[in-house]
Amino acid sequence: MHLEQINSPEDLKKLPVEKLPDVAEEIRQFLMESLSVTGGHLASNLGVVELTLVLHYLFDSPKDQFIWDVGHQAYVHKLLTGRREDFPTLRQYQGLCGFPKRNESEHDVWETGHSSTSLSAAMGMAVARDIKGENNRVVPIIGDGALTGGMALEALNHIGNEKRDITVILNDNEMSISPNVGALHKYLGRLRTHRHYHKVKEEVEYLLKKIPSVGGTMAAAAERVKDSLKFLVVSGVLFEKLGFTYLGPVNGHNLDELMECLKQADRTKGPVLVHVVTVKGKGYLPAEQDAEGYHGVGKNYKLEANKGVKKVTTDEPVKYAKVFGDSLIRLAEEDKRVVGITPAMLAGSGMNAFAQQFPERCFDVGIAEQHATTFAAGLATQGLKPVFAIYSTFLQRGYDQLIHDIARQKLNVIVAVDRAGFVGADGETHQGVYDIAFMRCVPNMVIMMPKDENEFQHMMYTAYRYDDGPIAVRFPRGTGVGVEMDAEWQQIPIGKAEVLREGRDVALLAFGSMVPLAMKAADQLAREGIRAKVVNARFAKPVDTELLDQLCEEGTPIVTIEEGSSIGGFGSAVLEYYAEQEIQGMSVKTLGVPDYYVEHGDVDSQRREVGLTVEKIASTAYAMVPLQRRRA
Ligand SMILES: Cc1ncc(C[n+]2csc(CCOP(=O)(O)OP(=O)(O)O)c2C)c(N)n1
Ligand SMILES: CC(=O)[C@@H](O)[C@H](O)COP(=O)(O)O
Ligand SMILES: [Mg+2]
Repeated sequence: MHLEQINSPEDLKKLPVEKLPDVAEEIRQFLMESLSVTGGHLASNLGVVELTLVLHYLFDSPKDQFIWDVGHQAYVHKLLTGRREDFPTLRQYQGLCGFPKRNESEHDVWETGHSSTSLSAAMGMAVARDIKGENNRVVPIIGDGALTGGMALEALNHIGNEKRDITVILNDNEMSISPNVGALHKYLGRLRTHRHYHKVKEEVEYLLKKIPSVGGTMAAAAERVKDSLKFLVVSGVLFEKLGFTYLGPVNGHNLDELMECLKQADRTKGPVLVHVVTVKGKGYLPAEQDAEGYHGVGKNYKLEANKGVKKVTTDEPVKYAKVFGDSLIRLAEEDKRVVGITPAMLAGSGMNAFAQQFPERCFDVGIAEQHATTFAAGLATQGLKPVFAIYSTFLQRGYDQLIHDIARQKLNVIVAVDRAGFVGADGETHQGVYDIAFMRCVPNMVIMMPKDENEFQHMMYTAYRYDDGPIAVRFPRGTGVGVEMDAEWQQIPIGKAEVLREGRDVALLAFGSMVPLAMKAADQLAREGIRAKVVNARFAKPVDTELLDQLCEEGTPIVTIEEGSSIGGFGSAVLEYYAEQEIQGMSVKTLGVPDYYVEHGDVDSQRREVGLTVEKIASTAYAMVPLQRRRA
């Protein structure tokens, strides 16, 4: 077992190169066994085993800087840089991060999680290197999916123009999470399928040069033919016109070819783009055949002896993403104006069935959130009803477009904000905890969140019926609470909260996913003689001012609870309202996510860490009840 002896790239380099295939096999087996317990991004990592081995074998991390785009495919890098023994804690609370993490290792020179940042960061590092007069390599590794991100294209434009030494590795496996999309993807496909062109080219040159005397001239002529052919059809002309030397396509699972190509890249001055062709899920047939399904595997996968992981389904409550997808289908069946948009999260957003049923009204635009946001705006100007499905964390990428294009023009776009709140194992780069704050300050926005999966479908319908500008319905990752789903849709009055339980001693105003916790806290308070009113807030904008006025008249202290940033969130809206009304003495406590990044782990641990627990809600409320109201 070589892998057990490898605790650093130096250990790897001590191995004879002919041992690398064995190490690759050991790594694959390790990944499948370890991830069948912890879960994680299996297919992407199986696809970069040879690539990562060759990078660490040839180059000198951390002096040479590897920048992993998205970073979900950096497990092999972590295995080779001293973290093998931490893998049982992968993506768990206070365990190994599922993405590069600078405080984990000096080999993690750049933190990722969101796509398409590697090239910009690489350019920053290369310019800094040159200004400091250093000579290390800068090597961003970007996937074909990530390359569709606008930032990546902005960086290519800058890098190609500046001509600094950067070796861009394009890991092209034809997949994003779903099959990759777009014109760039098709272009790469042409390059991939003409791989034999490069073989023919080398053979022709070799043969011509063997012909005595005339051969040299003919080889030069052939060179010109080769260049025109290459230029015309199959070379990386797009990248070359942007100022890169294009090398490849090279088989990303052939260690010798990879070695040769990367050595050639290393000898080449200026920006180089190495087009590496890989198979997502390589080495485990089910993942090769269903790379989308095995992009991310959960803890509930069981390792089948020698066959890797197998899906095990459980009878959990319905997933919010499923309710979203079903609601989208139902709306589309009723109204031809309804179209669905996703920036590369078709499966995650529960839209596969919708895409099957309405292929002409379903748009996966690739990892292109800025474009997706304004694309939705364009559709709305023409009277269509765009349903824009986007994870809370990825909406951060389309923020200017949300303000400038959708809200400012008061366009009827339904913004379905998925993964709102803590997301668990993906951790700090993916927490959906800022959207309440960053949307609330945008004029014309309406923001709502359901207390459960049944109210979610009613909010989808409410959003569809709303036609006075953009409306956001946010919903959590994972499953609902297991309530019955109504057969008929109901329209919810905009800005109207729902009183779930009466009480005059204290009011718990819970937003969305926090309602079940508030109900349990009220039970706990009742056992202590405190009668707590529980309110399903439903709206963070506009807030239910009638209810706030009533609570003020009653003199009932308020605890607001939200799984989002306390700064600028729903609780802030309540405080702002009372401040604007110049109401003195109103007692309000806000419970939410504090002003720091909550790392990876399970959602319960993350909630516990920040005090979003039944106990904390109850104790906070208890302390606010005036002594005379506390019963013995
Ligand atoms: C800004 C942003 N949008 C969406 C995602 C979700 N996401 C994670 S990995 C991925 C696909 C990446 O495809 P590629 O770069 O080709 O990597 P591969 O998994 O194929 O190795 C997507 C869409 C993200 N991490 N960041
Ligand atoms: C790496 C990445 O950004 C995606 O794979 C993300 O982890 C998907 O999140 P969900 O598992 O919540 O769909
Ligand atoms: Mg890919």
